[in-house]
This record gives sequence, C-alpha cells and structure tokens, in this order.
Amino acid sequence: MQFSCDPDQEGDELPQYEHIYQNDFSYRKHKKQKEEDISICECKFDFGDPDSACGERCLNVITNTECTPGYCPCGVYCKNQKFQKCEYAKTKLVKSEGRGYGLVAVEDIKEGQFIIEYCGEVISWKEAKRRAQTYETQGVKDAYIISLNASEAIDATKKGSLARFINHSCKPNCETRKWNVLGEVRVGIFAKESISPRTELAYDYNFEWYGGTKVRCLCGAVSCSGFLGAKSRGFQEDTYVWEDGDDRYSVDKIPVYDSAEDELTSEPSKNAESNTNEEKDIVTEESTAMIVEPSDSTPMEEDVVTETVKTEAAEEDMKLTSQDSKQDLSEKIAVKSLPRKRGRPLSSGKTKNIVKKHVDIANVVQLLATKEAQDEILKYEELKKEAGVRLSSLYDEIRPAIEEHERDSQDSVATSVAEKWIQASCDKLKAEFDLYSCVIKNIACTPIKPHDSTKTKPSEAGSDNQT
Ligand SMILES: C[S@@+](CC[C@H](N)C(=O)[O-])C[C@H]1O[C@@H](n2cnc3c(N)ncnc32)[C@H](O)[C@@H]1O
Repeated sequence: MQFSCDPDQEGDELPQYEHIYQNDFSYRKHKKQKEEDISICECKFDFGDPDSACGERCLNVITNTECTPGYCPCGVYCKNQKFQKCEYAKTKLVKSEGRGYGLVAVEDIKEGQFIIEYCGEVISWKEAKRRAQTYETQGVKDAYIISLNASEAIDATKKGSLARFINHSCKPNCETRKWNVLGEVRVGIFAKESISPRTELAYDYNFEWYGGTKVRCLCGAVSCSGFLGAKSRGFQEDTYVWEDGDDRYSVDKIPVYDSAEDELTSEPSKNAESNTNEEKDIVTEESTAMIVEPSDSTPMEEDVVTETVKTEAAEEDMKLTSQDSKQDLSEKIAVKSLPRKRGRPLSSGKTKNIVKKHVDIANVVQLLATKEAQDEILKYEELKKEAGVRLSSLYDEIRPAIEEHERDSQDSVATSVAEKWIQASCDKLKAEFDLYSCVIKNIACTPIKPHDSTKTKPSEAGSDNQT
C-alpha cells in the first residue's frame, strides 16, 4: 500500500509508551546462554569477498540463530548479528487512514531483509490474557500483545519498539520470524517482498480473537477477511454464518470497533466507506481482547531434544569425506545442517544409537566361507546404494521447494514434498536395516573362513620376535 506522508501529521501527539530497543524482562530473568549451547557456524571470512561472512549459506543463518560474538569464525566481520546490533531498515512513523499510526519504509527494502525487532515486555501467557482483558476494560483500542512461544508473549502496549506501530494486512508485504539470539527467542519483522520507499509495512497478525469487540479490517486488500482475527477459531465459532471464502458476517448485536470513525478529519478509505454504509447501526465502543500470533511456528525452545539429536547426526555427517559429498549433502540437509553446539560430546548418552557407524561390507564378505552368504550381502548392499541414489536425486528435485519455504514462510513445506522426502528417507533406512540384518544373520549362521596363518601381520611378527 502506497502511503502519503503528511508532514503536518508528524506534529500530532504521539501515543504514550516507553521506547525500548530490547525486550524487557521484568517477569523472569533474561536467559544466560550456556557455553555448550552456543552454535558455531563454519563460515570463513575472505577479505577479497565480503559476502563470505555469515550470509545465506551460514549454518546459523539457515537455522534462524544469530552468531555469538567471540565465537563466530568471522569475528568482527560476522553479518549474522542483526538483532543484537539493531540493524534495522529505515522506517518512519506516520498516521495511517483509519488505523491510528503505521510504519512506512523510507528506503528500498529487499525481499527477505530484516526490518525491525518486535520488542516489548516478555510475559507469561496467563499474564498476557489477564492484561488483554484489563486493556479492554480500560478502553485501550489497539492490541499490542504478540505470541512469543508456547508459554510466553510480548506485550508492547507500554514498552515497545517502532514495530508496535506496524498494522495488519490480509495481503501483507512483511512477515514475522522467530530467531534464536544468545539463547532467547526474539521476533523480527522481515520483508516478504521488495518494498519501495513510502510504502506502508504490514504483516498478517494471525490474530487470535478471544471475544469482545470485533475490529473491522481496513487493510483494503481484495482478499481482506473483513475483521481482525476473522480467521481465528474463536471468531469463526462465534460468527455462525462463517464459511471459508464467505464474506457474509453475522455482526448483529456484536460491538464493532472501526477506528476510521475516530478520525473525523481523515478521509475514510474506500474499504472503510463501504463497510460504514453497510452497517450504520453498529455500536462503536470498547476495544478488543486479541493477541497476535506470529506466522512463524518454528519451535525454538521446545524442541531441545530433537535439535540435539539432529545436531549430532549432522555433525557426524560433516566428517564425511568429499567423495561422499552429494549423497551425504542430502543427508545433511535432511537433518537441516544444524551447526555445531560448542562443547557437546559427539556420541554421548541418548543420541548414541543414531550416530552412523561405518561397516566395511567388503571386509565382512571376505570373512564368510560360502558364496551364497557373500552374494546375499552384496545384493542388499546394492539395494542400499540404489536407495541412497534415489534420495539424492529427489533432493535435487525438491531443493527449490525447500529453499522457497525457508525464504518465504516458516510454516511447513508442502505436504506432497514432505511425503516424497519421508518415503525416500524411509526406503533408504529400510535398505540399510535390511543390509545390516543380513550381515548379522550371515555372521551368526555361516561358517567363517579359516584364518590364513601364512599371512602374519608385521606387528604380530615383531611381538613374536620379542618373546
Ligand atoms: C499493533 S497496533 C498497530 C499500530 C496502531 N495502528 C497504533 O496506532 O498504535 C494494532 C492495532 O492497530 C489497529 N489496526 C491494525 N491494523 C489494522 C487494520 N488492518 N484495520 C483496522 N485496524 C487496524 C487495530 O486497532 C489493532 O488493534
């Protein structure tokens, strides 16, 4: 949405809030990152190539993790500390038609670029719901509570960054993404597309509506869902005529807040105008008890165990030689190439059983006395290789889809793609399982070749001499 910045509007009294550049932790202590939890990437800075420092291919960037100062191999040249260094895009606060204030771009913003962090007070969900109700009864019309993770939310009502002014759109040019920064999850606003100066920034709030006033959405998008939170379960259960893609709403007797009506001086937007004509009798009072759900559903903290498992498998993969590269690269990707966790032993405790052990099939085959046993093992080895090759070529096919998913959305990769990948991975695991069971069966049941005593190893010869 293009925005006309009226300099006169900048003189208007700004809403009361405390401006902060980092989340405020009054409700619990800020986590201190443990040394063993620090993720260290494998980037190497090359002075001749400034792009070599922690860019798109940095393992930490890929996993939405900022590098820890003092630990990144690129040192001061690391480019993956944007939250920590507040490397925001240039934006400007302006009055937006019918929606209070909004934020517009002042410079060209590239697709995928980090724009600003959504800062506020980190509070528990219980506290967030209590506050949302209090704000509603106090008549606070705008909602600034955003979900952080399963147990916590960020409240930017009283303390926040400029991100608190970014409005909602049903066809947004920005999106929220969660990043792990020094052990804490933080929410950033990122560009979904390239954005030119004077364009209003907006993301899809994914509002969860918990009752109270329904706020008419004034985003103006053709695909507008009509109300903030209209897609949420609470709203849909409450609005009995709702069907997907159906824009008829049962709004009788429901108080609707339309902030356009607060601003008598501002020209109502086309969208607002038509809505106002439609429902003249609607009461305009109260605010809303809504909490913004960032679109990024990537679990950050909750998945600690899974992440540990994956990390160590990935690390084991990293040790493979370059001859193995293509097939093993696909396996690295399958475990999302999580970077190394500092100080964590490779094959300890619970992850031991998933770490690869190399079995030299040629050696095993030589030990067995019968040709049948040897052939059986070689047949299963061939099947295992074929399954590996299929997984590898599938990787080439689906990599663009995975890359697109990583760039544009943090939700799930398309089910069809995921299913193909899972099937091929399972086939490969089954082929490995078949091979190793065949090896075990044959070692247990087939006579072993007699030891050739004429071939004495040099070390054995030496020790014999000594005795
Ligand atoms: C996080 S605040 C955004 C900044 C707000 N405009 C302000 O002036 O502080 C969210 C509130 O802005 C208003 N808002 C945001 N997007 C809107 C939209 N598309 N239509 C109507 N109101 C919107 C709603 O009142 C919402 O609760």
